[in-house]
Amino acid sequence: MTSAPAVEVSALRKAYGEKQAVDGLDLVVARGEIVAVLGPNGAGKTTTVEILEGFRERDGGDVRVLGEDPARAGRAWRSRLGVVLQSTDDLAEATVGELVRHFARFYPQARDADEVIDAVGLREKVRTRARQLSGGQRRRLDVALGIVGRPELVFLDEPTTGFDPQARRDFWDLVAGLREDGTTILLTTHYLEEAEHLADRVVVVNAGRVVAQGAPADLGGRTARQALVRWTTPDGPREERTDTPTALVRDLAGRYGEVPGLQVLRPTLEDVYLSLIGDAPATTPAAPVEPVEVAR
Ligand SMILES: Nc1ncnc2c1ncn2[C@@H]1O[C@H](COP(=O)(O)OP(=O)(O)OP(=O)(O)O)[C@@H](O)[C@H]1O
Repeated sequence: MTSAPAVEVSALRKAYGEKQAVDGLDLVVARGEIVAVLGPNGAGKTTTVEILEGFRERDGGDVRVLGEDPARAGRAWRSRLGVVLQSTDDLAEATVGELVRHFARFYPQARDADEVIDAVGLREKVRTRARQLSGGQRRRLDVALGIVGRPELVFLDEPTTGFDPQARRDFWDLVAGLREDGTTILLTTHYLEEAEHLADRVVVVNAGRVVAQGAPADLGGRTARQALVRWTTPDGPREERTDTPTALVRDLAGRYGEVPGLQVLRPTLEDVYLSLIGDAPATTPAAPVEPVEVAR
């Protein structure tokens, strides 16, 4: 096992006709890391992932995935990857059990097919044909097929689209299990909560390039940004932006005892994300992080 990154991308470019879908994208994913790629529709996420998977040719830039150039890598390389595409409709006549067992046979160190079926919550559907599954169940089957080969690196393109909330939680548990096994995961998602829950690092892509990246809590300097402290006085609501909310709260508590209407607010990941992709101002914290206990 090498300590070289699982994925190294520099200055990646890809155009479809006039449309520059990927426009100088740089990305490194360390071994064992879980990275979530966020970005609006059309940002270039799927194109990038497909290039990394070796399914799409690039126009320019350097790409290394598990040490090889996907444009030239062969079968042995592919067997070390787990790929979950946005949707697959082939093999719809086969049952869940048949498909997972069939895919497992391609890999030298495949996971146990039944364990994988259990892990994605499809035990009761093992004899159901793929075409008879609901959208969310179909997606779970895609995930099962992506991980059954015990890949070193898994690409998950919008893995939980169409999942109900419980299925999404179950999927998160599944990813936690993959993390325990040391699997490197690169996923794209439109669910900020998912990125926040799963990812060691979030990479925000807009117009074909990376516009920000960092741990979910630090993205865009979120932790460094000022908190907004709000409280109510007999003269009406008050608010103050501060780098030291604890000191301000202590001061307020000294003055008022129990501080009426006290809130300490910081920008959420969603606020930061929207500001990065240009849909909202970055400076308005929107939601309380945690209730603040005031010392008496
Ligand atoms: N096969 C194609 N032919 C022509 N244009 C394409 C093709 N695939 C993608 N595009 C265009 O390239 C841009 C990037 O698309 P891509 O699918 O990579 O974005 P994305 O970030 O994955 O979007 P989404 O969140 O909607 O999945 C878009 O403008 C899209 O319309």
